[in-house]
Amino acid sequence: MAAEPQRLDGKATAAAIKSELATRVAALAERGITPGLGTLLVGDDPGSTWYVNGKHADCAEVGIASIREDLPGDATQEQIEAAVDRLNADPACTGFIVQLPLPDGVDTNAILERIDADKDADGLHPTNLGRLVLRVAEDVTSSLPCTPKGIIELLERHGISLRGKEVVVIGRGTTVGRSIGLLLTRKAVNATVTLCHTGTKDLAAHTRRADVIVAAAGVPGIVSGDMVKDGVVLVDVGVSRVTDPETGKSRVAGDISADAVAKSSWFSPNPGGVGPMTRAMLLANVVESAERASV
Ligand SMILES: Nc1nc2c(c(=O)[nH]1)N[C@@H](CN(C=O)c1ccc(C(=O)N[C@@H](CCC(=O)O)C(=O)O)cc1)CN2
Repeated sequence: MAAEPQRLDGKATAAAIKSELATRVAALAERGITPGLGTLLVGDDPGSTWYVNGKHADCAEVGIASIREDLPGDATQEQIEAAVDRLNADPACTGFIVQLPLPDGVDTNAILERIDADKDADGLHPTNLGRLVLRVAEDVTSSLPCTPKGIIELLERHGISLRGKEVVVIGRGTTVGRSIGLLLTRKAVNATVTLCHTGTKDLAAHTRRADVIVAAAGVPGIVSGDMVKDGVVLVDVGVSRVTDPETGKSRVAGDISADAVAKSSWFSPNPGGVGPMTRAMLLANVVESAERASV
């Protein structure tokens, strides 16, 4: 009989990482260095507001200063670009993020490209993504995208090696799907990656071969039990808001169904898996870049 699926506990792992980071921030403080994270939020979407508030609470917890730029939902492209320029110029802000998604009609790529690549705490600036493309074997000394970095850290801290594994990624968004393959195929990790998306013809044919599935499609239950092999490792990144038919309350639903989890060896729950790791990796990026700048 197969062993019980084990939980990849993102909450506990993120808490351990935050405590390690607090020690490193204290060491920087002794040398007179205070890392500062800036956030730029446009509009009042409740999810994005919650994420940004969480980033500031995390900073306070580990001793990182934080700077906030909040703009109304009808802010123009020029006003958003001016806010990016302010964060680029602010010496107290050593790294910053633009909370995504931006409102419809905003040229997101132009905003991301305007960030000073050295202050890009999200690792989503084209220069930093380009460094990942170019440096397969060498160390990458710029910020890495937070969710992919958090997924790898979550697996490694649970003793799961990705070396030689078949990883199937579902979803091609900027923050996870398109960038995670760049991290997983680096020589230090050495996984084999298949990127699936809404244009993939036979998703199950890919997922059935996978040792690890990273589901970031935002489609509740897109990965079901008949689509996975026994012992698979499941990482659920999908975030959809659904109304629970029993309670009538809104809750987060992931991409992976319970019958798939039942066949897994390890699974990251959603919520409580990758989300807290994303938050912890943002702090790690800010601390690492302050440490790099201080030598
Ligand atoms: N500039 C960025 N924008 C966005 C990113 C990003 O990394 N950079 N990722 C997501 C949002 N996000 C952080 O910004 C994020 C998402 C989820 C969580 C989280 O901890 N989720 C909880 C559940 C929360 C709930 O109940 O709603 C969990 O998984 O346990 C943190 C951060 C898109 N935008």
